[in-house]
Parts: sequence; structure tokens; C-alpha cells
Amino acid sequence: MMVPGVLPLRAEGLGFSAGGVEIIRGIDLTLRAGGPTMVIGPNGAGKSVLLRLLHGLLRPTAGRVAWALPEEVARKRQAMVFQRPVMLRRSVLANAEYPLKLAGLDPARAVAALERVGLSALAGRPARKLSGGEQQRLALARAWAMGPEVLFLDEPTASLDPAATRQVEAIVCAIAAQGTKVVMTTHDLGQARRLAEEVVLVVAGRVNTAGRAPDFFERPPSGEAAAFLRGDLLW
Ligand SMILES: Nc1ncnc2c1ncn2[C@@H]1O[C@H](COP(=O)(O)OP(=O)(O)OP(=O)(O)O)[C@@H](O)[C@H]1O
Repeated sequence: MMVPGVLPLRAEGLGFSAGGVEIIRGIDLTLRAGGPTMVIGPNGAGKSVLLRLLHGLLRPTAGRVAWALPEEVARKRQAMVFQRPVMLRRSVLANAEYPLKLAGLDPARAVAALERVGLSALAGRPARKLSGGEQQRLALARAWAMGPEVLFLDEPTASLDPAATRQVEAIVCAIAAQGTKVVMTTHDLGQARRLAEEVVLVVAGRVNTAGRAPDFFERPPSGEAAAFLRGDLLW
């Protein structure tokens, strides 16, 4: 019997205001199972806020986020990794084991996850002493070990050099290939081209276009999309 999944995830009239400012408004979006969805757009467009709303870290001030399963069930089957991951003052392995233990899952999954991201040799090191790229790989392993159906990644390579960026991209591809739906923001159009199956362009707090990546890049579906690809869209 097929176990019902948490997808599709729907945003319906989704809005978020803070301090009297509408940061996100009127977002209708459906995220389905499949390859990575890359959320792109100018600085300050609201990409991070959108991800936080979808993940449940922020509460919408308008509209709603609806999973295919009840929210309390769906919440446990999705995870998020941030640009600057928070590491516990413990070893690499202990960091990867921590959420598994909290969730009552087998901590041995952490060992396998570290292996998959190439960090086995550093398992005993203090996590906070790792390089930025290594910490990001650890954050991905920690999330991946939980076996999420959906993984939100908020600019996971923003402060990494090209080599560390490629390592993270390879891990993202592996996570997606194992069936986890990846929803990721990026500033890097090259990265969006490399990873995206679907592109969501956010401009000024709204979804400007959402659709298949090849179509987006080959025939930009809106004036804003064309301008963004040319590097002309600043807001
Ligand atoms: N909790 C909050 N309260 C008030 N304002 C916020 C909050 N979170 C974000 N903002 C503001 O909302 C706007 C959108 O922020 P967000 O981080 O989502 O943009 P972004 O598209 O991810 O930008 P960037 O590409 O620069 O990371 C920004 O002007 C930001 O300062």
C-alpha cells in the first residue's frame, strides 16, 4: 500500500506583514513531488520569508499553507537548512544524531548521513570548528538523516567558495535523487540552471512566474523574468 505523502503543498492567498509592511502578498503556489524547485528573485523580494512561511517558522498574516496531510503530521516530515546553520557545541556526529534522538529515530542513521556527505573522517571533531562548507554539509546531513519528504534550503551556498558550493550542489542532487522534494532559494542563476526542475520567480513579495526550468530559461515567461535573467531587475 502506498503511504500517503505530504505533497502537494499549497500556498493559498499567502501573505505576511510585519511592522505595517506587506512583505509577501497574494501568493498562490503549488509544490508537487519531483525535482528541485528553485526560488529566485531580487534582493529583498521575500524569498526567505516565503520559505519560512512554507516551513512553518513564520505564521501567515493572510491566507494559508496547506499540506496534503494534517499540519501536525506534515510538519514532522519536512525540514529546513539555513544559510548559516546553527551547530551545537558538540562533535560532528553528536550534531547529526541530536534531532534523530529527539524524534525517537535510530541515531545510527547519522553515521550513514555523514558518510553520504563525505564527513565521516571528521565525525569526532567539534562541529563549530568546521569550515563554512563543512558546516553546511553537516547541516544537510543532519536534515537528510531525518528522511524528510520536503527539504527547504535557504541560500545554503551564499557564503561558500566555488568548490564548497559544488560539493553542496552534489549533495542537493543526491538528496533529490533519493526522492526528497527540495525547495531552495539562491542568488546564483548558474546554480538555479544547474539544479532546477522548476523555477519560482519572486518579485516584490509576489510570485511573478512559476514553471518548468527549461521554459523559464529558454523563453522567459514575463518581462520581469527576462529582465532578471539579463541582470537588469533590481527590485
Ligand atoms: N520578520 C520580519 N519582520 C520584518 N521585516 C522582515 C522580516 N523578515 C524579513 N523582513 C523584510 O522583508 C523583506 C524580504 O526579506 P527576505 O529575506 O524574504 O528577502 P529575500 O528575497 O530572501 O532577500 P535576499 O535575496 O536579499 O536574501 C526584506 O525587506 C526584509 O528586511
